[in-house]
Amino acid sequence: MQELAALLPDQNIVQINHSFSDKSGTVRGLHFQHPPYAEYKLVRCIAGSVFDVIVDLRCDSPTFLQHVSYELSAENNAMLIIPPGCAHGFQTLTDNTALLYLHTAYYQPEAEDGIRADDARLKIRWPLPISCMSERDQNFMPLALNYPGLKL
Ligand SMILES: Cc1cn([C@H]2C[C@H](O)[C@@H](COP(=O)(O)OP(=O)(O)O[C@H]3O[C@@H](C)C(=O)[C@@H](O)[C@H]3O)O2)c(=O)[nH]c1=O
Repeated sequence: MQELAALLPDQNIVQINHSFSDKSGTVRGLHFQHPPYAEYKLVRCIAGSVFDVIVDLRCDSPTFLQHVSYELSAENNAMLIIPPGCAHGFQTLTDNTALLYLHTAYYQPEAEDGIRADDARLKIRWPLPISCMSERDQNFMPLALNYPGLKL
């Protein structure tokens, strides 16, 4: 627990979420909360496996609009820490996949937002054809050319 505290200075876990997807190829995201509700998220896959993506939306970051991806699985026990100001999404690589999230801010529907997982500017190479995406995720707008990013 002290190791975790060192990685999350002055933060408390206030919410735990559980997500389940029955179909392989499902994409969820890319989600984030606007300041002042920007949060750390700790993500772990507890059943099946996912291709997990973090996109940097921090306007003053040298990696603005770049992304990283990792495979998380129930076998590799990896856990990702997603920093405030970054969007998060994943694609399930197996049927019946479950993720566990620890959050440092409460869910705030009015602060919740997202960008399209297939936005051409992000150049994310999802490993599988997208088999399922929520209506909300399909309705996110592509990034504007002058997208300013998030100021934390
Ligand atoms: C995240 C969340 C959603 N909800 C509600 C809102 C909505 O009606 C329903 C489903 O929510 P969503 O459509 O956001 O579910 P989902 O698409 O699974 O959202 C998740 O996607 C991944 C990529 C993340 O990073 C998570 O933090 C979360 O945003 O649950 C809550 O009541 N509390 C919560 O904490």
